[in-house]
Amino acid sequence: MSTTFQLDSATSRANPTPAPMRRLTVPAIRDRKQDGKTEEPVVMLTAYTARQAQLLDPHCDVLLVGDSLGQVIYGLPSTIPVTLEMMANHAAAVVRGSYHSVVVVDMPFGSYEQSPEQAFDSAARLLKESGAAAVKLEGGEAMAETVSFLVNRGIPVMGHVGLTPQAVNVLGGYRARGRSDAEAEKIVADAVALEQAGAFVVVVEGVVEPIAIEVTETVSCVVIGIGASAKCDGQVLVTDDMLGMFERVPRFVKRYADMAELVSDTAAKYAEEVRARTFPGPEQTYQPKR
Ligand SMILES: Nc1nc(=O)c2c([nH]1)NC[C@@H]1CN(c3ccc(C(=O)N[C@@H](CCC(=O)O)C(=O)O)cc3)CN21
Ligand SMILES: CC(C)C(=O)C(=O)O
Repeated sequence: MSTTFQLDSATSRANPTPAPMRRLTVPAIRDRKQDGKTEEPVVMLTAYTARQAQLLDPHCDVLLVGDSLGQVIYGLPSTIPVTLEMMANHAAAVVRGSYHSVVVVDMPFGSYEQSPEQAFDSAARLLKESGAAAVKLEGGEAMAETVSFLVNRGIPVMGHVGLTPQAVNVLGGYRARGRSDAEAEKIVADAVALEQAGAFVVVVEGVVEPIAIEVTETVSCVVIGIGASAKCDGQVLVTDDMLGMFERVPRFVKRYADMAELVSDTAAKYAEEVRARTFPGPEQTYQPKR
């Protein structure tokens, strides 16, 4: 049997990928920043389902299976109740639906904070059950030891500082961060700690622009912004927010489409036709052979 094909773990060993291709890798993302500069910004979007992944994959470098799925898919009030099982299942769907982007999966609240060992167990389970290439976790200095523990044992880690939604109960809401000098210094120190611990990307969320720029210029690894600055090394948004699926979104979201209106208008047309008995029509109806 040829060993030149990349075998997809989700398919049979006798069924190699038809067109030999290679998914982007974590080192390829890391290498996008050279000597403190990123020529081509890193494009990241969230994905939670296989079909969503199929549609986004050709346009992205990284697909993030974010724990925002708690709010977006499950209607939960925050990301706090999200479980490892939910993350593993959605990440597996996203891996099945993509072949180009690096798939990164969020570690949910409570699955990694206790100890590096707990984090390794959780991260290993996520990668084993999904085929994703890396994990993301929230926190800076407090998580540095955990980040290096994971990286040294073969698990690439994306960090996340600034507005960290899993800390909503400590922060008291989802307000932008870095307005006071102390807060600003802490955000930079957190990003530096993650970089030194070996994180390949740091996500900076919901911070005043000068701090986002300072972080981007200070750390050598790729800095991906959300509610941060166009000067970051890359950007991420929650796909459903960008598509206009939600009526209330953070100020940092740009709605590139109005999918909510499209879905609602389409459901209205369907409902009208059902009530008028004009759907199904002849083309959607089976007739016996005669
Ligand atoms: N759909 C969605 N999009 C997100 O960006 C997102 C999630 N869900 N879930 C997890 C976290 C939570 N995030 C949020 C949620 C709300 C605001 C927000 O409404 N911010 C207000 C200010 C809030 C305040 O002043 O208290 C804003 O106007 O931007 C920001 C980030 C970001 N993440
Ligand atoms: C918004 C991004 C960065 C995220 O963490 C999520 O989707 O959960």
